[in-house]
Amino acid sequence: MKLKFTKMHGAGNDFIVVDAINQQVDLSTQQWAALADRRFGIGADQVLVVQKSDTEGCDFRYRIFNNDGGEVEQCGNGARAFVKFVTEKGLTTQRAIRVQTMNGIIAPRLEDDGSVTVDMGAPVLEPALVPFDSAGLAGWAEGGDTLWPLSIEQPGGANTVFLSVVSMGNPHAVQVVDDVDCAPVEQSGPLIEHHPRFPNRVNAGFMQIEGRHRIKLRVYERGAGETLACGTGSCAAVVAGIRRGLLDSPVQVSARGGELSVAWAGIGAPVYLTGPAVTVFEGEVTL
Ligand SMILES: N[C@H](CCC[C@H](N)C(=O)O)C(=O)O
Repeated sequence: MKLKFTKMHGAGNDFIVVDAINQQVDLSTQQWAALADRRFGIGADQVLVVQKSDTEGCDFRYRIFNNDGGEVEQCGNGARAFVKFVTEKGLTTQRAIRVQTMNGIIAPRLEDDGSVTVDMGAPVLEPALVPFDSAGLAGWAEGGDTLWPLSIEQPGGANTVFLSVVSMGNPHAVQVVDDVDCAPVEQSGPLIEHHPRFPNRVNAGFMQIEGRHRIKLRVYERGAGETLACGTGSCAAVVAGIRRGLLDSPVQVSARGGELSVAWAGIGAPVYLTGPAVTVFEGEVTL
């Protein structure tokens, strides 16, 4: 079986994008992981599968599979690549579209300068809905946010990190660090991702505050490891920083792979994510 794909990225977070409208696509978790494998496959952080929507008022549906093959609820950088893909492939002539995802509907819009702005929906801050098991933890409010102390067992012994827990449809645990370049992302990231208090695992964000409108961010992503940028992670970090009284909207997010911009008007309001989407090459793979 041959499968046509397009390789894309959003600020270095890279994707294999597959048109499942004009070709028959029905792969197993193992097959998605094999395509995303950096050595034995094409290589990508996530695979995005574009389908027709069966939901009233939606133009498309898209499914998101992490590098480990697991299907997930949301992908901010992927939503931008998705819009560029359906536009370049002539699958739509609209510049604003409504897209059904595993976690609800998002509304991305292609801007005149080629960037894409996505209405990512409103964040969820209730721990149980992230989901995060806060039972027995003595969290405390800082500003409008609750910080949760979590003990992380590391080779040198246990240490406690202080996390904001936010869902953008997918789960995020964000901590403030003095210097992202020195933060123990590779060591602590997987320990947070797999911590038993996150029943669906979690994306671990490390945020350095550079000013009221600017952060540097690294994210150890669930199912993918550290990526060069994380769209939903950027949204979660900005929401956490605003709730803690450390940031004011809009916020420029400097990731290792490029710049994103996040705006949020507060509880109940949607988070808007803006950034680049780049097509790298077209390909065909034999399965
Ligand atoms: N690893 C994430 C999915 C991809 C999110 C990220 N690539 C983004 O741009 O939001 C998760 O398991 O929830």
